[in-house]
Formats: sequence, C-alpha cells, structure tokens
Amino acid sequence: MNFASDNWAGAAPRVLEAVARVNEGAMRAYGGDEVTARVKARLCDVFERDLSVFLVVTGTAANALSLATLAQSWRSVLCHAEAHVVDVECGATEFYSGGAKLVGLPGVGGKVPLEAVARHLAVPRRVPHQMIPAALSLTQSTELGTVYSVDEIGALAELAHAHGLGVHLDGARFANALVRLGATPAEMTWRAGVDILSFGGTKNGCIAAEAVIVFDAERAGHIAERRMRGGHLLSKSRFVAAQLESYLAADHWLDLAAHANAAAARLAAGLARLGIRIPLAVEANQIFPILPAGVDAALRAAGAAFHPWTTASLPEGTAIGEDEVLVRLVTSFATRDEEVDRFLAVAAQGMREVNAV
Ligand SMILES: Cc1ncc(COP(=O)(O)O)c(C=O)c1O
Ligand SMILES: C[C@@H](O)[C@H](N)C(=O)O
Repeated sequence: MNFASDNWAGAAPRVLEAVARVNEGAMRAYGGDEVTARVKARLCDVFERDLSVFLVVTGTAANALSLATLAQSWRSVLCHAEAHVVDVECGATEFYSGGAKLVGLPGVGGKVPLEAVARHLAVPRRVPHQMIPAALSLTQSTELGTVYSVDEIGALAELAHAHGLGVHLDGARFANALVRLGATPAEMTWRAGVDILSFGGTKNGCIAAEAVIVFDAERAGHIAERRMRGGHLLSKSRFVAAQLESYLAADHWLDLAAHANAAAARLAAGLARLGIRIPLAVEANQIFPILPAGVDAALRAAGAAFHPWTTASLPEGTAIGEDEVLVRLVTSFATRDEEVDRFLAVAAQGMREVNAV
C-alpha cells in the first residue's frame, strides 16, 4: 500500500516501451535528435502556440532554471510559504540564480492569496538595501493537494505583471490539476498569464522527464546556458524525449492523472465515511487526513506507506488532538483499487477499536 508519494511509483509501461523503442541506431546528441524535435512540436500542439522547450530530468532543475531566468541574483521571488521551491529544494533557485531570495507568503491549502501578494507588493522597498520581487511562483496542483482555478491564476498573474513580475508555474503535478479543472493546457497557463512552466511528467508515469516551457521567447533568457553549466543538458536527450512523446501521445498523460485523482477521491470519500477528518479539499492526488493515533498505528502495522505531515496551511481553527496525527496520502497512476480497499478496511477496523475504547 504505497501512499507515501507518487515519486515512489514506477513508470507507466508505455513510457518504458517508448524508451526501448528509440534505442535503435545513432542519433544526434544534446537535444539535436529527432525525438526531441518531435516532442517540442507535440508540446507546441498541446499548448496551441510556439514554445521554447528545455528538457531536464528533475522538477527541481526545471524550477530552479525557470526562476533563475526570471529573477536576477539581487531580486526576490514570491511563492507560498510551503512551496517546494522554498522548502525542499535545498536552495536550488538561490543557487542557480546566484542569490535571488525566495519570499514565502502564507495561504490556506498551499495557495497564495491574491491579497497576500498585493500586500507584499504595496510595501515600498529601498533599493539597493532591499530586494525587489521579480517573479511570482505558483504550484499547480499545490503541495497541499489543492488546485488554483484558471481565474485565480489569471488574477494573480495580472497583479504580478502590473508590478513587473514574471509568473512561473511549478507543474510537477500539472496533469492532475488540468484533469481536475477540465481546462486546456493553454487556458491554465499562457492564456492566464503564466510566462514559464515547469512541465512535470515524472510524478505521473515518466521515469524522469520534465520540461521548462517558455511561452514568450523574449523571456527565455539564457536558459540554455544555465542548463548546460548546471549539468542538466543530457547528451542522450532522446531517452528523455521518448518518455514525454509516449506520455503526450493522445490522452495518455491525462488518463494517468485521472486515475490518480480518482483513487484519491475514492480514498478520501471512504475515510470521510469513517468519520476521519480531512481539513483540506482533495482536488488532485494528495489527501491530508487527521488520523486517530490508533488508526495510524494500525495502518502502518498493516504495511501502509505514508508520511506524517506538518503544515501551517490548514483552515483557521483546525485542531489536531494529542492522540491524533496529520498525515499525507498520495496516489498515483499506479495506485490499485485493492490498495485503496485494503487501506480503508484497516482504517475502518482501527476506527472501531478507537471508538470501542
Ligand atoms: C510540487 C513539487 N515541485 C517540484 C518537485 C521536485 O521534483 P524532483 O523531486 O523531481 O526534483 C516536487 C517533488 O516531488 C514537488 O512535489
Ligand atoms: C520532497 C517530497 O515532498 C516530494 N517532492 C514529494 O512530493 O513526494
């Protein structure tokens, strides 16, 4: 029962097959191959416009290269206080940008509130003593399993652009959000004002495949050089491109995300029926339930893999008792029905025992 992370899942079989298929013969290296060219063309189709595309193999690289492109070393980047970029990338953005400062803003459910951005931007800052924001980074779907609406992204981007900021979307779980909204990739990105996207495939069925997508060539800056000097230009790019080519073939990527989202929805509904509190909306493939300690212990004893979680982004007034624990459950394209059923059965037995005390 893997609910620890979608990073723990393997790769979708069709992705693995696609990598083997491109192994025949010699191809130009460093992105000069025909597979990389096909994927770039496919992404232009998916996003309905010309794009600048830079393949990498980690979401951290995609984020750091994107934000280093938007923010010079003496500038700041606004993001959520618990955004991956500020909290668990070991300063990658600061490193690749040469020192840009990430400024985390509080918001329920991992979402940056428009008013928090407005308040921050309204405060005059003294150059050169203080850093001026150069970018706003949003995570879609968020680290707390929620999703920005297209209108929310549009309002945040409009405010950011009005103050000269570029807008980045951390799309490590892009497909999960897209399926949730039923929007088009263009509607959820450049049409809403996003300038640079970290397009993630790894958490949703790829082996290791991400793309920095720049919607306005003017903003591509020196990503190519940054990627090279950062050690993220793969010599055998065909093997990353093959993953994304399979991923983006027809609706494969959307089907993979839909499966993960549906498994999360079913698991959340089952837990709620047992009387287990889930303080945040389940809008993608992550659930944050508050488990009685006895249920948590029973699930771990039954072999369920998941992590305890701490966050400051729960709705005001959410109480977690001394005999309760907040946990994070993550589903993926590989989550099997029987895993969900087993988890719910053990949780139900645990709740019976807790309630019997
Ligand atoms: C929201 C988010 N962004 C970025 C990343 C970074 O991806 P990677 O671990 O491939 O560097 C992760 C990792 O899971 C993530 O959850
Ligand atoms: C680092 C950890 O948070 C990882 N990004 C995950 O979502 O599982």
